[in-house]
Amino acid sequence: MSLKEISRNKCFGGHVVKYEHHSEELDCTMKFNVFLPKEASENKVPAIYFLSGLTCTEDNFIQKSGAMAEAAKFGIALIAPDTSPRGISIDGDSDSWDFGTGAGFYLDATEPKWAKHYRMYSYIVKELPHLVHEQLAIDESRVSIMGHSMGGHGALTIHIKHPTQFKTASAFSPIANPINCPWGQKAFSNYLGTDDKESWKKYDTVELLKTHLNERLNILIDVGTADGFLERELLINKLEEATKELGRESEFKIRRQDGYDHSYFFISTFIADHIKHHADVLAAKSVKNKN
Ligand SMILES: N[C@@H](CCC(=O)N[C@@H](CSC=O)C(=O)NCC(=O)O)C(=O)O
Repeated sequence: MSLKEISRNKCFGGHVVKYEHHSEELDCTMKFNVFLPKEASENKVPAIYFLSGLTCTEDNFIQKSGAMAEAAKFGIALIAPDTSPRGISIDGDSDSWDFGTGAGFYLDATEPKWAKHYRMYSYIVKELPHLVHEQLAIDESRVSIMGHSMGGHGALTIHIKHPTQFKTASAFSPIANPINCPWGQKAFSNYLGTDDKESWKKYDTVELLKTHLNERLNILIDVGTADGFLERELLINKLEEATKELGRESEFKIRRQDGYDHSYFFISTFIADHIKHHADVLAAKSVKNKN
């Protein structure tokens, strides 16, 4: 399946390109944005996938995070997918902002009503990398993943399950223990059903830490102390407790940033630290960027 370019803007010496394609996994037309640094015109470059949060499209991160300035310094590509299947209509998919459209939760639904289209896990882990790495100048041996909120949950769970494919992860304000918070319970009960709640655990960072013990992780997490979702939805304290109980504290750098909220103002403040974290792991050296 070929990618159709629908817009291109020069940015920090490279380009932000929006692509459209048919997704076999999601059975619909999808869009995503890529920042290709100028180095990509000559060589394959390392890349960071960014998974966005509830209500987002492929545009929020690219337009609001300020990440391209930082990625350009290291010659790193950024890949920003959408957050759910689009252009389809399923009864109940638009009733609330935290479920359905814009809220795919990076899982493969098993409930028949949702299972045909809501396969964001397979889309992010398999289909999108296959398309992107085949058709763009991306070095697939140097790829990592980051995300925000629902996308932070996606980035952490996908990295823990695929540490070889995605070499590291970082997250802003991730939903760390979705099986125990209202957003996660609403999504998982609808997409995965309530008969087998054990199946929910394969999409829960706290639970995955208990079962995926072989890989030593190196994950950066930032969360704002003034984040209105911190106590009820993100449950970062549950993640901290689990890392302590499992003796895995050293695998996580969890920073509570004083007075910051859940917004992209917070993300843009600390994005440079996150890009640096990924650049270190992906061995992307700082380059002089003459725009
Ligand atoms: N509409 C909601 C707020 C929704 C919201 O805050 N979405 C966040 C992600 S939340 C977790 O996944 C977001 O990134 N929004 C996009 C943006 O550009 O800010 C409400 O009314 O509270």
